[in-house]
Amino acid sequence: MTPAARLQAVIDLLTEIDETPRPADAVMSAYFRNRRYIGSKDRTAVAQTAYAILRRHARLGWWIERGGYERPTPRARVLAFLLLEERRNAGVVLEMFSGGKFAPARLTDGELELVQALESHTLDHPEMPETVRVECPDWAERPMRASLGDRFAVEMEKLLEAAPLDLRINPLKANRQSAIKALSKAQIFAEETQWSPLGLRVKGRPPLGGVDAFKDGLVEIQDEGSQLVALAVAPKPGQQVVDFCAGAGGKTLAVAALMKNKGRVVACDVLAGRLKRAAERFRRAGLHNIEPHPLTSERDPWVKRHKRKFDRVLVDAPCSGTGTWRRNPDARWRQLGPGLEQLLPLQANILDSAARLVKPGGRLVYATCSMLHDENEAQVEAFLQTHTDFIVKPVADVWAEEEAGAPPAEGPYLRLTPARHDTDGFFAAVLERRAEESLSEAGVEQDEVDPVELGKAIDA
Ligand SMILES: C[S@@+](CC[C@H](N)C(=O)[O-])C[C@H]1O[C@@H](n2cnc3c(N)ncnc32)[C@H](O)[C@@H]1O
Repeated sequence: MTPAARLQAVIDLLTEIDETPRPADAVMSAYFRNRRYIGSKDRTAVAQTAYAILRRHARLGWWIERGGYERPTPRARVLAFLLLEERRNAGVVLEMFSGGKFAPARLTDGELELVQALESHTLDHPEMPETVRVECPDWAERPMRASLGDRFAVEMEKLLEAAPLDLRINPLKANRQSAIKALSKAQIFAEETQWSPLGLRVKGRPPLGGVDAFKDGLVEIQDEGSQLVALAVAPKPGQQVVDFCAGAGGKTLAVAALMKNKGRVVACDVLAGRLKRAAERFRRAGLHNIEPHPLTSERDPWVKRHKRKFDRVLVDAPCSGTGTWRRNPDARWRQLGPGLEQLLPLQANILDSAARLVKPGGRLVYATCSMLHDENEAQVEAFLQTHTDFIVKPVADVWAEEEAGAPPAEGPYLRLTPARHDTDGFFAAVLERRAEESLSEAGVEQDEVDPVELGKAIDA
């Protein structure tokens, strides 16, 4: 592809992303799948430019508006990117927008004016508001500031970077050193992660699909933060575990592997299709102790039938995903899932229902990939108010029991942030159900107090 043809592909791709209510990475995969004639070098170049533009969405939009252009169309964003970020001069830009075969159409009068207005500027500008500079959408500013305090700018800046590529070794098939060796045979170089004892951080972003260590299930792609959430579950071989919001099974895999294939992990989710896809990953990893179980909702009758049956219940709740913005730069601008007003009650309902599955002495682990207090600490505090038979088990205690070294904990919770831990933003709280006999432990749950059962409980 010529440089101009690559630019046209970027414009087409950005247009599809704007018009398709699906995450940008899914749109990109489909775009390239439907255009197999685009070679791998061109594909990488086009995807990189498109991602670079998505990461600069607010700043490019601010300049486009300042340049007097009507709206931030894909073409206007590409023009602004070439001028402000790549520092191309107007002559080069005009040459690329030649209208020739495969090249972008010639510039309109309005676009020409925009080029003149933006030429010789850089992306940063002293008059640019902070929220634009750090790419914070309006809806997230208040909760992000409230949650991050004086770390707002530094965390938001870190969220603008591309995430590193992390792998989790499958302890059934490899240890970190043997996995590093296997990967290096495919010219993939990795080193041990700082916090997760199962993690490797890869140098660069090499494609892994064809690599034996990956195909043979020695390693799985998983952010170090996500690995730490699985470690916070601290499951033991032989235990009964539920992953209540298992989704594509990332944490289920880690939990099941920690159990050395012994015991049982029930992988639940309301999206049966996701669980089906996850089953393929479970097979590749050689894990036989996972049982997918689709739910109709968090109140599925299965929950009641299995109350107090499980040693560990992980709730990796649906959330704003603010901790994963490095990975999904478009997510902050495109509300593709439910908003906070729907997520907050849903998280509380899921937590409340999943808690019923936990046996006395067992643990409920509530986790999100959010950095917002309302979705994290506030949910846990509200839960503890109404579930007095649960207490917080400090993450430092869990790490000490697991001999996992120093935990990246702050207070009793796991609170990971990109700037401090170089992981995605994650939160996890470990809540233990009291083991001692009391009224509520004797078979009566707070949400279903029945006078007959209550009598039996008192007798018992
Ligand atoms: C953060 S994602 C889980 C990611 C997954 N644990 C992983 O590590 O790959 C949240 C999941 O919760 C699921 N979910 C949404 N509403 C739910 C509900 N009411 N009950 C159970 N799961 C639900 C979503 O379908 C989604 O897969």
